[in-house]
Amino acid sequence: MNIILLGYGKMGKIIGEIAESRGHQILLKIDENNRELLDSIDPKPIDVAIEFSQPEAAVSNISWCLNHGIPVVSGTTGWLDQKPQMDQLAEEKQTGFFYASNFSIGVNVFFKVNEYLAKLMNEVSGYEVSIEEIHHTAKKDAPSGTAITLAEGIIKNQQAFTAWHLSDQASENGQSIPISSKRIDPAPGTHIIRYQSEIDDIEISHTAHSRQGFALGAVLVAEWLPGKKGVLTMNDFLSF
Ligand SMILES: NC(=O)C1=CN([C@@H]2O[C@H](COP(=O)(O)OP(=O)(O)OC[C@H]3O[C@@H](n4cnc5c(N)ncnc54)[C@H](OP(=O)(O)O)[C@@H]3O)[C@@H](O)[C@H]2O)C=CC1
Ligand SMILES: O=C(O)C1=N[C@H](C(=O)O)C[C@H](O)C1
Repeated sequence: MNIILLGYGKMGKIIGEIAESRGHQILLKIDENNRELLDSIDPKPIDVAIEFSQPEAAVSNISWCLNHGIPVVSGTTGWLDQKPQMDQLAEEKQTGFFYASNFSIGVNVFFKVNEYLAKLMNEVSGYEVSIEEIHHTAKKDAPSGTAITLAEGIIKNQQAFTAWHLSDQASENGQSIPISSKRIDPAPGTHIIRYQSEIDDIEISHTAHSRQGFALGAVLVAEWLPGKKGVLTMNDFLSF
């Protein structure tokens, strides 16, 4: 396949290496300094774009792809308030748009475990839930996109919650899950869910040892996406 990389930082570089090792060609690597190349490139040979840039760049990168009919896999976090517009554009253009807050297969198993635990904990009282995420100090957004997905998984399965908030900020109501964000190098990404009571604590966690799992997941999705139309998610891609 012919791939373009929108964002060529820590993630873009590993994604490029994995894609080439699987026999794909990287036609273009776009970072903040060479964005003007998008104005002159011929979109026809491009099979798929993989977008891991930064919160302020995601919408223009994804729009460029969808407006040129190029399927796009996006892992950039911190811009989700504008996702409905991108979903609408993907439907209008009948072009595949795949966003995931985390492309690691292990994290997607963890998402399911989180939802199952939340369902069980909905039936018992006396526990306080909280989420902790730990990432490297270069991370621009907080909380992590993965922590937001975990909070949404709890909200979906527990009547007591309607929202989440950063634990160092005031919560607007008592129905909100606190998320604490820690920045410690070189943490690639750790997420912990805690249910704490006076009697005992229940804790589940996922710890990434490197960025390899995120990058491989994004390449696997990029191999799967071409030919599909509209908005797709990990639930469409995974068989569990
Ligand atoms: N969904 C997932 O599984 C994962 C998501 N992420 C997310 O992916 C994103 C990227 O992470 P990471 O690679 O670590 O970050 P980096 O900061 O290492 O890389 C970001 C890259 O984006 C480039 N960039 C900045 N502006 C633009 C633009 N307008 N168009 C194209 N590229 C641009 C930067 O260019 P320059 O170098 O010139 O500044 C840099 O190459 C983050 O939002 C992160 O949260 C990360 C890991 C996993
Ligand atoms: O910025 C990162 O590094 C990561 N970002 C994603 C997120 O915000 O959840 C995924 C992963 O945890 C690494």
